[in-house]
Amino acid sequence: MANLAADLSTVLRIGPFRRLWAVLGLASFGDWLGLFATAGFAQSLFDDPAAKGLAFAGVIVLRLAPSMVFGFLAGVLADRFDRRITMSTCDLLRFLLIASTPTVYVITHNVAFTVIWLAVAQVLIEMVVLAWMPAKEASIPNLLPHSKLEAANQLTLATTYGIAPPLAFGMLAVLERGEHLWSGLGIYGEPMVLALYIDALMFLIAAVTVYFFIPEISGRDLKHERKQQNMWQDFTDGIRYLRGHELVRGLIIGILGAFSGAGILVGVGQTFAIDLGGARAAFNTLAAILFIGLGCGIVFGPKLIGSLSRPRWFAASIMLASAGLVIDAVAPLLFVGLAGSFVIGAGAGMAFLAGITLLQREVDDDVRGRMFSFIAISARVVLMGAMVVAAPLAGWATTWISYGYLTPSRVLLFVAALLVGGLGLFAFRRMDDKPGIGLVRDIWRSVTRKEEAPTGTVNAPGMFIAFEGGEGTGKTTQVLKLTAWFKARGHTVVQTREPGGTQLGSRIRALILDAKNSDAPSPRAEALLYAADRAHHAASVVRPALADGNVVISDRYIDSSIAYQGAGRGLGGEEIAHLSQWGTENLVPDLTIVLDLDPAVGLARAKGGGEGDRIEQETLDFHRKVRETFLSLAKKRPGRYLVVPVNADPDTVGDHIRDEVAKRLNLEQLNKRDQTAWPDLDETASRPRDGRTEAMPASPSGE
Ligand SMILES: Nc1ncnc2c1ncn2[C@@H]1O[C@H](COP(=O)(O)OP(=O)(O)OP(=O)(O)O)[C@@H](O)[C@H]1O
Ligand SMILES: Cc1cn([C@H]2C[C@H](O)[C@@H](COP(=O)(O)O)O2)c(=O)[nH]c1=O
Repeated sequence: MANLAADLSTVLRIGPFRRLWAVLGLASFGDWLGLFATAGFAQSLFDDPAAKGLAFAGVIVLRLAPSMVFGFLAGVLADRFDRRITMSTCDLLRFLLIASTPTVYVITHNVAFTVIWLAVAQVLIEMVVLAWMPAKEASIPNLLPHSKLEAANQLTLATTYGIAPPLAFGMLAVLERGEHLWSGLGIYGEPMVLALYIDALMFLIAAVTVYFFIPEISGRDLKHERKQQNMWQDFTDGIRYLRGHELVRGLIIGILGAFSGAGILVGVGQTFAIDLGGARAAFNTLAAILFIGLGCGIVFGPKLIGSLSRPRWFAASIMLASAGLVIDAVAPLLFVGLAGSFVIGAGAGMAFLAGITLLQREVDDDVRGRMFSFIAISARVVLMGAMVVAAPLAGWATTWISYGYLTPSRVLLFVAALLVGGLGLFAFRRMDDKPGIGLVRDIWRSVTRKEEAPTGTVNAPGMFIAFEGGEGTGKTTQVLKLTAWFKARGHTVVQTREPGGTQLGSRIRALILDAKNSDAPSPRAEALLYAADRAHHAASVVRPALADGNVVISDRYIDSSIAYQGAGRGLGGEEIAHLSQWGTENLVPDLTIVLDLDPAVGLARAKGGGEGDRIEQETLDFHRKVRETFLSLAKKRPGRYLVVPVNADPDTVGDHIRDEVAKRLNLEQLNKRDQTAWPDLDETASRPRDGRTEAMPASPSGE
């Protein structure tokens, strides 16, 4: 929680983002208030209950239609203009359109005319929103460092789906309950009329703020930013990408599954509230709890699931939403129904956040805007579509079919649970990045912060230990000591290192570290070279050794890249981690031992009076960031890390490491050389494997 608070306060300290976030808050509040106030206003124009129901559904259908027709194209359109002008113009248009609806009624008092204008205005508003949304999504990355995007996502999603809807419901409730207080305003004081004027005002404020106070949104050079191709080609490019990318398809189907479940719940909410013995107030509470759950899922989800892989988190969240629907379907009492709604909201919120984060990582930059536009629009379509189908169906069936406890809304909720659960399973099958490891067990270990199940070793009898730390902290010294200890216990040990644990890796090492290389790699090239070394090392040395039941001890692994390239070079820890996770197919050590020492002392030891290699020549500040990153990685997963302060001689440090290793790892499960059941182990271990050798130089200088 402290990390989240720190990340949020960092992003909110960035002025332009803070102002944009305030605008998004106003716009989201206005969106929700507008939707329900317009639907309420349309209903208030009629007395007949059937006409009221149709008016509600009609408003939603009218807001849905343009998305279906123009949705995907709007992403292309919004990419072509100055985003600040697009956003402020759209907000100004929304102000005019929303304010016009009650004004027409106030001036004409003609219901037929008002209904026609309301219908036209709904379509126009939705078209405006379609252009506004991708412009907003595309602006956010330009206002923030990329490493802060996830925190920014949490903040904007929590605001849009967790905070704005309950506030809008609350505002409507206050306006309705306090009707007598504003009755002095005459027709302007009617709750829905007043709500629409307040809503319009939100968009006027948003338009002024974006235009005058966030000029940074305009900060891009359109000429250089886009490929020179026509809009139709942009559009077909987006479709082609979508069709050819299985993971993105899995993600989209999962996200839409979660939204369809939420839509059905809101749609049947009114009749379901009556089934539970409540009425309109109970419906409002169910809906508010659903959105509160959504907000909680987005805000607290990452903390709750810890290290669970994002694809697994995504699929599991959808299945959680499905479980919430089952709870609602069988709920005997209102409070059980409320609990079910909270679970649905939390599942949908976590799925949404995990899905967006995965999309940001997986979708290529040049089509990302169109993908987001497509998802945002289809989520709206599915959410509103499910509401529109479920609401009249539940109402209609209730008047004709009644089997006591088994009401139509319960049956519909059950159908929704099956649909959402099925789609969650579909997404899981497509995206699972840890085949062979039980999902429930994996979730349990992550949630309880038990030692993470490492993908690479879980089906292998071996054990993988990585040493990490800054320069000269004594890693090589301790690798040798631990290797000797394991060998003395009768285990077969593969001692290796990064970079340079293979023949190919030795060449990569020379390319990267040579301080005299006049053509030194750029930061991104450097990150890719380390990742390439690691991918080859994992596939050709570590995995086979683990599969043979050996102990693998590596001098550096993934954390070095996160610390040196992610933090030191400022390339962003997440992207760097993802690169290596992909390269190693998520091979995670059983234990990472971090040796911690003041970088000034370590550098002096490593250089030993010489100039040091290219990375050792970096500034002290660079090496301080590296040290901090190792410590913070260890702090996040105490079960899988051992931090050892290097404040004693090598033997004392070695004894401490040995004791901790014996305590933390189940060494009894390991094979021993003298076990006749594994007759080939010795031979396998001593066979030279792609350049990996136990006679690795004791220190880089031995290269
Ligand atoms: N606990 C210790 N106290 C003092 N000196 C140490 C200690 N451990 C190692 N050394 C010395 O520090 C120097 C660097 O040690 P070593 O090569 O093991 O570190 P390293 O972390 O592998 O270095 P590099 O980051 O360059 O790979 C060596 O001269 C070694 O003898
Ligand atoms: C694996 C890895 C290493 N580095 C850096 C860290 C060191 O400066 C050298 C490796 O040499 P060592 O002294 O033998 O440990 O490379 C890095 O920047 N990123 C990495 O992923």
